[in-house]
Amino acid sequence: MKIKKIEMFLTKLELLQPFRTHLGTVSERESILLKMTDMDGVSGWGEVVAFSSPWYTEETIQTSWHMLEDFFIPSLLQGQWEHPGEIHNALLVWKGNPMARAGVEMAAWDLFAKRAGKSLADFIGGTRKRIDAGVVVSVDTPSKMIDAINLRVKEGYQRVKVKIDPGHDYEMLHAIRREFPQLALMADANSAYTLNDVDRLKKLDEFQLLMIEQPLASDDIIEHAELQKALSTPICLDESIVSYNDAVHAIKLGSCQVINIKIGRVGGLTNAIRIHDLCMRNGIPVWCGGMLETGISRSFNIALASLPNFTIPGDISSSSRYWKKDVIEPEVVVTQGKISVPTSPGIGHSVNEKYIKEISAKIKTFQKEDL
Ligand SMILES: O=C(O)CCC(=O)C1=CC=C[C@@H](O)[C@@H]1C(=O)O
Ligand SMILES: [Mg+2]
Repeated sequence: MKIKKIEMFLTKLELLQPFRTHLGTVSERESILLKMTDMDGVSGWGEVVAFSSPWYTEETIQTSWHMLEDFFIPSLLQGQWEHPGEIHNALLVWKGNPMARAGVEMAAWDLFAKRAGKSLADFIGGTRKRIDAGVVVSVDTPSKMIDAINLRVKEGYQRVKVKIDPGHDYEMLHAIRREFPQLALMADANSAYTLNDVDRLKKLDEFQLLMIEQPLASDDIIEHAELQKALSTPICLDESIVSYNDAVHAIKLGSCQVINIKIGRVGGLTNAIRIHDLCMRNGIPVWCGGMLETGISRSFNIALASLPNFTIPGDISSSSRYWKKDVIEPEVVVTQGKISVPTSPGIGHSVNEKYIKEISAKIKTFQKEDL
């Protein structure tokens, strides 16, 4: 397959509810959407999930645009490709920038699945026809938390994730457990704690959480292993796992009992599948994390979560949880706590290109003859 052109769209969408963590609040979501078209006119779509500022990882929308414009895209327009794994390998000549490289590698996966006439889920070996939907509840005051969780439970979500930090943990979780004693509940700390907080974190064991996500530093694997020995609550790693080798090391050291896989954070769908398979071989369950993304990346998350070792509901919620209007049609909907895995070719949704152009601050088209 030869690539005829790659188009990049720098889009901006207003989140229906601002997304709050102790690290900051996201209310306007910039994204880079990519459209890869082959010589036969078949197109695949991908999405860069980096944020506008480096609060979650070191990447930003700007660094991603630079890496794609100046390195990744020009090199891919030169090649002849027979599988998305080849696209993944070709980009290994450059270091880092996992979310930027994932964006264009995802477009290749969608394109190749469409060329094969297969849904993305089938193309990667998915086994589920429906996946369990989970949701993150992040509110600005604890008093709103109970009502916000009530709403999502009524909508059928099978797992609720809340954000914790040393100022908002025991009392908040105690209040939630009093209202929802049986709820499948987990907490994401986004590195808000240190090993000095072991006793504080041990107290949270009483709440029977599914897991505590990323309690310690975002680049740590060693201290999480020490903390896991002290807790009965499973530790889940998110930010610490940015590569296949990170997952190998975390499993070897016992740093976690669960891994949150995000296609962008680990550098693409090829790596996400490899980490899934590694975790399955080692008895480590995984779930698919979210990045406040548009329906393009969410449709990848749904396909990924159809793989057998995704046994825990992920941060995969309906389009309407985030957007007044999503960029895909039909939008992602949650029915009785589940999301149907699309069966039509590729990501299984059509992409509203007219709307994408309306919400784009910048658009650039790359074709071989222009290089
Ligand atoms: O996309 C969703 O619904 C959840 C997003 C989410 O929880 C996160 C996205 C990015 C950074 C974090 O705040 C958090 C996470 O750590 O998983
Ligand atoms: Mg997280």
